Amino acid sequence: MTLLSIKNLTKRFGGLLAVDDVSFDVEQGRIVGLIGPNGAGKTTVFNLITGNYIPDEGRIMFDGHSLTGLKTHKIVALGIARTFQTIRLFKNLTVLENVMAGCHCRMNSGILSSMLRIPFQRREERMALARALKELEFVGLKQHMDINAMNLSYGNQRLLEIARALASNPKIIILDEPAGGMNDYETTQLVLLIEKMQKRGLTVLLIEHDMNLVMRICEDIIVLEHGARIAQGTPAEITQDQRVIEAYLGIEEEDEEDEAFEAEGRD
Ligand SMILES: Nc1ncnc2c1ncn2[C@@H]1O[C@H](COP(=O)(O)OP(=O)(O)OP(=O)(O)O)[C@@H](O)[C@H]1O
Repeated sequence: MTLLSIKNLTKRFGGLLAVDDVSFDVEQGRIVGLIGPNGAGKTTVFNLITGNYIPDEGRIMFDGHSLTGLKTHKIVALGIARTFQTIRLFKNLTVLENVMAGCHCRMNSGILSSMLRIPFQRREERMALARALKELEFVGLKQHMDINAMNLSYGNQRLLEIARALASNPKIIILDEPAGGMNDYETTQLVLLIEKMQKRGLTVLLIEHDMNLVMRICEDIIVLEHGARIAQGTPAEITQDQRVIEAYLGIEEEDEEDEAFEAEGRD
């Protein structure tokens, strides 16, 4: 079943065509990668899905709903959660409080009931706490729940962002460079976590420059270049695709070679 369907999506910033007539479907329960060179339009696609940007053309359907014109909080309530390329945590809150903030979009209590602390609101708060603890346990951070979020290691801060996204009880989680800045051990833990999310029935859409991670866990990969979709397929198909090799994978190999030369002091 198709969970997320993107049709002819286009976004311009002034004269720049950041997303150019992009279409793709994400099937329910799959792990899908969106890859491409820097500036290819990947994050812009994410921002269009999550309502941070409004498309110039095209439409996005999610679980039977059109997302066109919906505000971000409505999109979250439909079951779309995301993390950001740059970590965005509440600096002065504890680990637990950060995750509880993610539960908030699912709560129905208004300001008045919050102030009066009526039983309904207290029940919602208890449920939010239970949910936050469950997600902290899921990502492996429960033992750190009382410390300030900024005192977590960088890798754990990324996991905390995932826990907060999961706390909104999404159907799909959208991860923007989740392995960015992680060491090898943290990346391996992240791979296991993403697999665990899939086992629990979640659909995962991710942007990632770490090709080992992408090829290891993504079942379907969409490749963007200059805003346009240039390929879609399994990891095996994508690694054989001549256009992808030229546009992206090949360049990366060259970059690595350059780096190796530089490291050895050659030119
Ligand atoms: N708010 C904005 N205003 C103007 N230009 C933007 C804006 N957001 C993105 N762009 C431009 O749109 C293009 C696509 O950017 P985007 O961040 O989507 O690329 P990306 O594929 O995610 O890149 P990276 O891998 O480096 O994160 C880039 O040229 C970028 O400079």
